Amino acid sequence: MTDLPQTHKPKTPVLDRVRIPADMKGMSDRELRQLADELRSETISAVSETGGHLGAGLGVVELTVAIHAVFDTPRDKLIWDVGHQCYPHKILTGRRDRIRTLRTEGGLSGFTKRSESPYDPFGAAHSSTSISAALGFKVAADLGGDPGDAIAVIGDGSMSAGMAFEAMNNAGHLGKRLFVILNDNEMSIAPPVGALSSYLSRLYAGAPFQELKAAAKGAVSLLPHPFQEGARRAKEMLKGMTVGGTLFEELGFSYVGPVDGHDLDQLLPLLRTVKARAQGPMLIHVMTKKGKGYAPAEAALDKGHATAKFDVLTGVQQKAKSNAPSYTKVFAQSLIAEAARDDKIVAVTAAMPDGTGLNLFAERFPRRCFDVGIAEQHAVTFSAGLAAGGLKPFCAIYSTFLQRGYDQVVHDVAIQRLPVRFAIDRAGLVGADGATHAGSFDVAFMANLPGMVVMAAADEAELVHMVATAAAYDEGPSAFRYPRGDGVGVDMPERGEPLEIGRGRVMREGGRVALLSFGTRLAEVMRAAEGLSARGVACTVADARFAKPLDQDLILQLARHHEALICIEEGAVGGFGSHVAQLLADAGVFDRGLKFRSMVLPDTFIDQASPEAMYAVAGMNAPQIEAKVLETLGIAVVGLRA
Ligand SMILES: Cc1ncc(C[n+]2csc(CCOP(=O)(O)OP(=O)(O)O)c2C)c(N)n1
Ligand SMILES: CC(=O)[C@@H](O)[C@H](O)COP(=O)(O)O
Ligand SMILES: [Mg+2]
Repeated sequence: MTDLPQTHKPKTPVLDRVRIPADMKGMSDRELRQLADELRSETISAVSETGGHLGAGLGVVELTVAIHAVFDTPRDKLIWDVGHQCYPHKILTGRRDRIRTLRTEGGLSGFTKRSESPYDPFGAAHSSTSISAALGFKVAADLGGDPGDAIAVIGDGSMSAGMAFEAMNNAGHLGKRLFVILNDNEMSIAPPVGALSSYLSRLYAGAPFQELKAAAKGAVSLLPHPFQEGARRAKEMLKGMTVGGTLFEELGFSYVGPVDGHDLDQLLPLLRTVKARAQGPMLIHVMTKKGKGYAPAEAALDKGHATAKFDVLTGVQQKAKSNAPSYTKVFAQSLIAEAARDDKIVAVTAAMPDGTGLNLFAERFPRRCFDVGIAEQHAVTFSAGLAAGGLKPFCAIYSTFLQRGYDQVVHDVAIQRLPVRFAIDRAGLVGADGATHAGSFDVAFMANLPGMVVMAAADEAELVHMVATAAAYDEGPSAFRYPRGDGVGVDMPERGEPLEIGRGRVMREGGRVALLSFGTRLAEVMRAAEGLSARGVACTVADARFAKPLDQDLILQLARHHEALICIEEGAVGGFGSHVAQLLADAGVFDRGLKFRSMVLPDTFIDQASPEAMYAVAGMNAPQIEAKVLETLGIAVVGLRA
């Protein structure tokens, strides 16, 4: 443990007795209530040191205690959807001693991860996968695989995604015993949107758990035998819950709820009862508060969804100061500027208005901005429809989440040559969220599509021009990518100027080696070029700007007039460098002896660390680029460290 001021170190006598959930088994309900309080304090204390996802975890403290107290994890498979709420779970499942390493290099992941613990039976970080995975476990158990119950805990935001309904559809049909706990905090990262969200609110409003009334048939079959201390209470509660006629019941689930997810006097007997009696799939509707129990989180607009390190007493976060604007903000402001001139421009986000900067766009153009909820596939096809209908949609999605909408990109956008503009944020390595959130693959999966224009901004000024380029380009689909975090501090243009499609630019000229950068590694490439020229190796540096269409003239010129050509990009193999290699091979340039290397992300999933450290692992910082050039030329590499 680190040296926190005494005030930040909660006293945790009951929690201190729990190393793994088995240690909770003999505890009374009163002790479990105290355990929950201590777990909440410990979570706040840990996240104040590490930063990370706070609000969702605070909202499920009681639920975490109740599930582990009642079920037999890890034999029973507890699957947290997204996994951003799993810190209290990690504390109770043998990882308390490392909880203050969350999201740091070599530390605990910020999400559930199979390699980390048997209590994480299924890894996550992208939403809405839990019901499918839980159903898979259950079917495997029934067919002689790993035994145990399967419990999916899924938030109201994640429940709106197609995958969740695909899983419910299948689970309702199979009829297997399966627990889906709907953790309804009436929040996504932003306030939730859509008809499902309204439906859940109506369910809640229709049967407030404070007024337990109206016995219902479906619940009666679940009622317990005389069942120790909680049985009477469970019976009362189940009698009063809304059952019959809910959407979930129509899909083949028994429905119980809504129940107060912060009241262990309700949760414990309810879970004990359903564990003893449930037969088929069951949806347990639990109402919680995001950020529960920590005033600064409860008061935050995102209910404390994610935080930097903070002072526990004041809630004040330690945010790094920067002189440059974030890429996200530059994108949003540029799009607003374009949209002010062109009323056909509209914007689409899949539940990430703040993360993509489209909250700013929505403030300015509320009728032209669409938050479709966690529904990337729909976001893409909806954008395709908008384009087919004559609008100019900018579909802003993080690189990693666009993966979920790939068939829609191919089938609905690219094949129909519809001018959807993909604004691909969080391109490249993102840091603390780790491998699940790395934007590694978009260049490879976008640039292989016929007719797709693919750009990468080298700095924030370039991003302004790429937004203008996408706005002006109406012949087919286009995409531009940019990273998480702040720009490099270059002078900003007054307004964006559309770039010539498929034209790169030369940044400096030198005779022996050509460095061809695609994206924001350009700054490192320029530094490497400085270092190389100090060693007497003169370099040309070019910024490709486009992975598709390639600037063939520029690339062939570079290849013909240099001894070596090195490509660098923040993406996996199969992207920009592969396209350049194909061009050079087709043009017969290799036959004439060009030394060619393509620096891409390594063929591994890189765990969380700072982005700089991750790029060092990837071998893409300036000294490593220098080393690559020297090796390529056959010059001994001395005195270079990542
Ligand atoms: C496929 C996908 N899209 C977007 C996200 C980003 N994201 C992470 S958590 C979250 C909100 C989830 O809301 P909910 O399931 O209600 O959980 P809560 O945070 O409210 O507990 C979003 C949009 C994601 N992880 N995965
Ligand atoms: C859990 C999740 O998917 C998001 O909360 C994500 O961590 C946000 O990432 P940014 O901080 O880059 O917006
Ligand atoms: Mg929610």
